[in-house]
Amino acid sequence: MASDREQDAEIALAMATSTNKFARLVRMMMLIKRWTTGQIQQETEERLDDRNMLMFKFFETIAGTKNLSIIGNHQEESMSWFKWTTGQNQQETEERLDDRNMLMFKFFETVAGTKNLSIIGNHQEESMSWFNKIWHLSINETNNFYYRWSAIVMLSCIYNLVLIPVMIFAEFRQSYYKPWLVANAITDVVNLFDILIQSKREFMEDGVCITEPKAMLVKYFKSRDFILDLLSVTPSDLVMLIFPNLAFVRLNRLLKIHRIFDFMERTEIRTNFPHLFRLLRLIVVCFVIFHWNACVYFLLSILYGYQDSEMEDWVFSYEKILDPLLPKCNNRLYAGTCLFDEDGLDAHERHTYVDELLDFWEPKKYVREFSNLTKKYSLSFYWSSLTLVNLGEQPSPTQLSQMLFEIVDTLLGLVIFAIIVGDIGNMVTSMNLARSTFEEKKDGCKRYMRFRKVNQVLERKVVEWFEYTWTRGQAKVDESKIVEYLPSRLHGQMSVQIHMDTIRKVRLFQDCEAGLLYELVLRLHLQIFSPGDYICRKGDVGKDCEAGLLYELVLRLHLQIFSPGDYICRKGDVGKEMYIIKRGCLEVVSPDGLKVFATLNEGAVFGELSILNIPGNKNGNRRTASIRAVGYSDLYVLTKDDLWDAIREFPDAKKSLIDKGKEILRKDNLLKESDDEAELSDMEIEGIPIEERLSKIRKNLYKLEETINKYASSFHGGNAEMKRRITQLEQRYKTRKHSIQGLYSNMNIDF
Ligand SMILES: Nc1ncnc2c1ncn2[C@@H]1O[C@@H]2COP(=O)(O)O[C@H]2[C@H]1O
Repeated sequence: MASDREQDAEIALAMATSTNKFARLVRMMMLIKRWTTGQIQQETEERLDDRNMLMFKFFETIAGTKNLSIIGNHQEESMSWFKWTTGQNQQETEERLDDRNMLMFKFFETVAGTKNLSIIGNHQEESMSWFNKIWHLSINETNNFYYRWSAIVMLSCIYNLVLIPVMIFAEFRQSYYKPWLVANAITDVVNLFDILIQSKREFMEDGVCITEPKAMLVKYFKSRDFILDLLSVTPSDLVMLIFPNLAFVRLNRLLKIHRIFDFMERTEIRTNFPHLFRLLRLIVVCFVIFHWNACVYFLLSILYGYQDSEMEDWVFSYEKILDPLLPKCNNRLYAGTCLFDEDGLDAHERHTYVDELLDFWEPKKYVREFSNLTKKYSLSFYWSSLTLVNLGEQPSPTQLSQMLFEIVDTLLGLVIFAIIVGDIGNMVTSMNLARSTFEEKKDGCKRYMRFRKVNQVLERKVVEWFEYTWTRGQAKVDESKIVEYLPSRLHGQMSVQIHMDTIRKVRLFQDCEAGLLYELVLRLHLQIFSPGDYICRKGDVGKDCEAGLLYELVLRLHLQIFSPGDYICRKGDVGKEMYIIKRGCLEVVSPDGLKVFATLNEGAVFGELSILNIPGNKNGNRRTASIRAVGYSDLYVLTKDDLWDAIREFPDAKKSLIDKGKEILRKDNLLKESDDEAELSDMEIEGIPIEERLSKIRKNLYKLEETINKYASSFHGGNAEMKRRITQLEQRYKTRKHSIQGLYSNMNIDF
């Protein structure tokens, strides 16, 4: 290695002293090549111990290459984009070796302990060429790169959309022709590059993301977008070499206008400020329409000649924009130095000294002149916007084409005006939708309370509850609606993230591990899976049932808010729900509410004892205590049915829950210990009383009976029909016996 380094130093020195640019370039390339290949070899050598190094050197000699290296995980990490190359290299390496060397190669593979051995030489450089990298590139349209690239394409489209018509203004053409050409070139490069990007876009086929280069290319080439993209980059500008002022030849660039809408759609989905975005979009769309209309107006003015036009003419006229006269004095309030002294003069009789006044101001004024381009564009834009929104009076058109243009503008204006008003109306409505829905509910509730003559204390309490839910943000979203429009799997993942922390704090569920939360037994209704999702995995059921149980429970939780002093449950009531405290403080109190036994805080669970149907519970399914809210309390509620629905599929978890419940009851001396516990019916443990189960079985029996009767009657009907048809056939056979027998006599069929 030392001699290599010396050679490198020599090359570097020669390069520095060389005056010949070409020689310097060639040497520099050599140096880079040596460095890169040398580095790979050095890394390989560093990764081998002495014994393996001996083998490595030995194999280098046999293989007849100096650039042997080991490509293992190390390289894979740094080359995640091109993982495929390692496999390919190995295959190619194997192809380049004869049998004897192959044996050594395999042997060395074993010694070196890597499967990804390959020979890296010029060959790899070839296979890793830029073409290959680009060829295997695939772009997912949902990622940030594509979104940012769409933004660049959108800017280029907007540039063309705005600048193409502006070229009718002669002053603009003269002043900005070169910058315009440069900007055009940049946008054209963007458009060209976009063709490449589009051809690398992944797409979905039968729900599978296709990343195969050829397929992506074919898909793009066959699409309508490709034709539009191709037409939009056609170098129509070349016409301008002959007619430099013919800027409209670039109109084909507008064929990419659909990319603006594409970007807007993506932004609308991504943005956190959709209303603001929609407002901005409306403004941009209006601006572009007004702008084009203004340019067409000025084009008509050119056609009809505007140089000598006057104030009353329909076309543009310089007279319509006057340059303002401004006073030169910096401080006009400072009487004596600047202001005309009107002391002792009657301001109502100014006409008597107006000449004197004009003489005074004549040397003290200057004209603020606007450029012709500014005048032309601003007046045209003003005319355009006033006409399109049907506001303000304009000079009447005098020519047929002017009238036609006005008519089209008026119609277009009506549509635009309606869209603007409608869009803004919608925006305002949806911005206030949450608030107005909330107000509607609150007002409805108030009306109901007044109608039912609810006392004022309770009314006040209800109103305060509404206010609390609004300030806490609870009323701004309708959580139950979210379940309706989200696929159940995504809703499940969201619920896990939102509620899992709380449910983990619950002592009753404390031993349940997280683990494979997302690998769950799926329910029997339509679900949409994302690419890479596992539908099920080997050993799912029973393997981690407690995690599954937590998931099932989390899905069933819903939030309720209680006001201060509210009783959540009272001793002796039949238990139908259990609660988990998300926020707030509650008290376990005596039935009269005077004695406080315990205080429950965030993460505490209560109400579980009466719904678990614990065998031996002295209170049965009755509440063992009363629970009262101290302040506003946010509680997750889990109904008895939901709990039992969830735990039915997890027998181990069910047993452990009941055992924990028993422990709690035992502590409070509320458990009747009994030896004949086994006698307790399984049905009761299942959470449904026997009577209820019996009635369910009876109902199912009725249903079964009905179904059997239906099938029996259809069977009898079918049977009779069959008999009828066989009889019919027999009769026909009897009448045509001879002809049938003659027909089949050749076939030796015995009738
Ligand atoms: N001493 C106590 N300390 C804390 N919580 C209690 C106490 N006694 C009863 N509870 C809870 O209060 C709930 C009342 O309804 P349950 O009997 O269903 O379940 C009860 C327990 O969860």
